[in-house]
Amino acid sequence: MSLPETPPSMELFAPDLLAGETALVTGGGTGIGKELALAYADHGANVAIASRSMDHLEPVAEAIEDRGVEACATTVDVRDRDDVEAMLETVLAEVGDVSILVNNAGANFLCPAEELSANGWRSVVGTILDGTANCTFTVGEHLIDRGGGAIVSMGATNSVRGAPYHAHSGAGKAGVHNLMQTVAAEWARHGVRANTVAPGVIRTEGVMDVMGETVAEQVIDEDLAADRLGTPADCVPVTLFLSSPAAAYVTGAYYAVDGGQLLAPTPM
Ligand SMILES: CCCCCCCCC/C=C/C(=O)SCCNC(=O)CCNC(=O)[C@H](O)C(C)(C)COP(=O)(O)OP(=O)(O)OC[C@H]1O[C@@H](n2cnc3c(N)ncnc32)[C@H](O)[C@@H]1OP(=O)(O)O
Ligand SMILES: NC(=O)C1=CN([C@@H]2O[C@H](COP(=O)(O)OP(=O)(O)OC[C@H]3O[C@@H](n4cnc5c(N)ncnc54)[C@H](OP(=O)(O)O)[C@@H]3O)[C@@H](O)[C@H]2O)C=CC1
Repeated sequence: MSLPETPPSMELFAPDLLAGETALVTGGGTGIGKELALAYADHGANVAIASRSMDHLEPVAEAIEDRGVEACATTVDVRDRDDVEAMLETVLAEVGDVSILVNNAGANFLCPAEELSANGWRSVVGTILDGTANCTFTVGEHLIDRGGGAIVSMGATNSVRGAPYHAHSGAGKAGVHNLMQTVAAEWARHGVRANTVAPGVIRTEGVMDVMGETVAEQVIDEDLAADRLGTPADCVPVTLFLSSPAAAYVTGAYYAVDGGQLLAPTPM
């Protein structure tokens, strides 16, 4: 038997949990980021989404507005600090005061460590770690100026116990967790909290392109107590919680959403 599905967040949290907040979700047009962006809107927050391609951002922005809140979709390459600063200017001009940052933009491919080119390493570590740092420092300064806010970064379980065939992703995600702990320590005095959510293996188009169905089946059989892959919906409740006043005393924490992937395999 598999672990059950996560219920829709509207069955778990008050509809006005985040009323009056504005969330900025990088990579908010696809996969986990899209699910999070729609959930923030469901719970009353205005939502800005940003990534390189407007093609998938626009329909999500329309779906956000359909929920009765304000939306902003803007392009950004998180690897470029100037671009990130321009993104924040656009978001502040279009939907106002950002109070929640979700560092969700990510990249990965499977490749043996000894075959990884310098540019391959840079493109993934640049997106995951430089991108998270660029957004955290840029938006963080705004959060400090406004007197508080919440940052949630998507880590990954691959940062905890080594990452065969994704050395770049594992190292980058380990850096993300450490960065969240550092800014959590520095910025608590400004009312800013920073936490990491570490998905295990979540069925999104992005990860299935990386992994394929055959490897997915192997992962379920050998690696997952839950006996199923995760879904983007599984990542929603803990992220909403960390963004909300319910987590007022939670900072620098690391929450795996992994169906038990990090547990030792059962011997029988
Ligand atoms: C086991 C259990 C699993 C389990 C798996 C579980 C995973 C959990 C952890 C995390 C999961 C995720 O993040 S899932 C999210 C996945 N989503 C995405 O990746 C979406 C975004 N992806 C991208 O934008 C692209 O795929 C990516 C390559 C990363 C960046 O694109 P860019 O346009 O910036 O870069 P490109 O010019 O295409 O490529 C840059 C360099 O990378 C190299 N490169 C690109 N793909 C390559 C590949 N498959 N193998 C080798 N090298 C590759 C190119 O050759 C270039 O190097 P040179 O030739 O030397 O110039
Ligand atoms: N799915 C999984 O199993 C796991 C996912 N994660 C993490 O969760 C997050 C979401 O993953 P998932 O939904 O599967 O991934 P997706 O591939 O669906 O999404 C990645 C998103 O990041 C955006 N993005 C990629 N590169 C950049 C860039 N340079 N600048 C701005 N935006 C960028 C993409 O948009 P665009 O192409 O428009 O730029 C896309 O919307 C990522 O951080 C990922 O590492 C962690 C562990 C497991």
